[in-house]
Amino acid sequence: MTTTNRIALSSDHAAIALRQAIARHIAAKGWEVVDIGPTTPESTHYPAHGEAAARLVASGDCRLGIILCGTGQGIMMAANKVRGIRCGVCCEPFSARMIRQHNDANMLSLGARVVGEGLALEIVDAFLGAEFEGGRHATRVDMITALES
Ligand SMILES: O=C(CO)[C@H](O)[C@H](O)COP(=O)(O)O
Repeated sequence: MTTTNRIALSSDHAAIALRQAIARHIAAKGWEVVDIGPTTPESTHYPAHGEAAARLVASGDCRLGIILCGTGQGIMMAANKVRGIRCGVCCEPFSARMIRQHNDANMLSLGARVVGEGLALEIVDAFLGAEFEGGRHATRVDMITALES
């Protein structure tokens, strides 16, 4: 199984429509989308959804992950508790590009009550279009990883 093209998606109830729009958008660009829901609008708990997507990324089943809740903050906090996950909330494309280039982020978090669909898709494109630069940044990312032990 190759993880090169697989991307995990999850959200809570606050972000279902935006998550589904992102799923369509990135699938059209050739990503294999592993959308683990939810699909129904009942109120749910973002830590469980953040953890589920994070485990897919941490295990290597997916290369990257995109998670969403109302603000993007709570689900990001949950995902970052999973060993090996580096997830940032982004509200604009510059930060989304930089968390890949400098921080080797493997997950992006978005707030569906913060950004509209058009901006969200630009943020996603910036995140997916960037690569880790390594070099001095690798030293710093290694220091983040060391905090896990
Ligand atoms: O943004 C979030 C967490 O950071 C959640 O989506 C938000 O707290 C859910 O709120 P509610 O239960 O009122 O819909």
